[in-house]
Amino acid sequence: MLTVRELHKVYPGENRTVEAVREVSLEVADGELVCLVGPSGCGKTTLLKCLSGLLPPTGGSIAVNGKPVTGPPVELAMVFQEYGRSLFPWLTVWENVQLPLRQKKMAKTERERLGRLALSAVDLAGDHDAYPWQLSGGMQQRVAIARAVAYQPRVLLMDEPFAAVDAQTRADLEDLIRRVWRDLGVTILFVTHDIDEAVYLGERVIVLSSAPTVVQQEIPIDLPAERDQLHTRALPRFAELRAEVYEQIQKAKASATR
Ligand SMILES: Nc1ncnc2c1ncn2[C@@H]1O[C@H](COP(=O)(O)OP(=O)(O)OP(=O)(O)O)[C@@H](O)[C@H]1O
Repeated sequence: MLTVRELHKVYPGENRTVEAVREVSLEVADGELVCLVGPSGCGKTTLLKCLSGLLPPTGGSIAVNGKPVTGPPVELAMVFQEYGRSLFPWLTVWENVQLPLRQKKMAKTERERLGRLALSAVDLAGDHDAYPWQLSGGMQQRVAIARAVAYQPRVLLMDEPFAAVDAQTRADLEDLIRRVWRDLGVTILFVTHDIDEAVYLGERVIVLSSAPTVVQQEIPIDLPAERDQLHTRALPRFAELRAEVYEQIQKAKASATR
């Protein structure tokens, strides 16, 4: 579903040229949930922006569902960390969720059906008429997730979507993502700083090296498909996988400082 081949990205500048991504190749299969981790500043956001067609690569190629990416692909939705800036404050929850569906020129009845389904999936069925600024941070992020889900993307890119919410809300949102992923069969690429989160959520974890980035290691997550915060995190295998990812990130940091 997602194919990245030898992606290279340089930010040119008059006084500062940054080679953010040296050479990244990766694949995400249809219906897979893959987490991407790496040291701070290693180019995770740059990679997602190239995948979503928001930023042109300097070299290499990207394809979504077999089609080369030259602009934002229609089958893709993105959820950002900064929910406060991604929702329109002058639109209600309902209108925020409806907007991309209108742009897709979807019939009104279908739009409304998908909007209702998505908002009840994130437990916001009773908040249609609220404005984003009347909601808590976790609720706003759930609106952003509902908006992305209602759009029925084949691929969901998530860039540290839970970094700005409290730990309890974060755990709830993690479970929400696993549920949405399993119910809808959507392909998810999820960027996070949090090693535990990557292991808990992913079917596979890709560890990136420090900038200029390459893929340092891919770790399959062989935990049971049914996961829950209490039991999964207490499994000995969870601790082993966590240690493996941690070790790889330490290696990535060490190679950057050498
Ligand atoms: N618009 C830009 N212009 C110039 N350089 C940039 C730009 N955006 C990012 N960079 C540089 O590219 C490198 C990778 O940045 P990026 O934001 O992709 O990393 P990241 O892994 O997402 O970081 P973090 O984990 O801290 O969120 C950094 O050195 C950054 O300074």
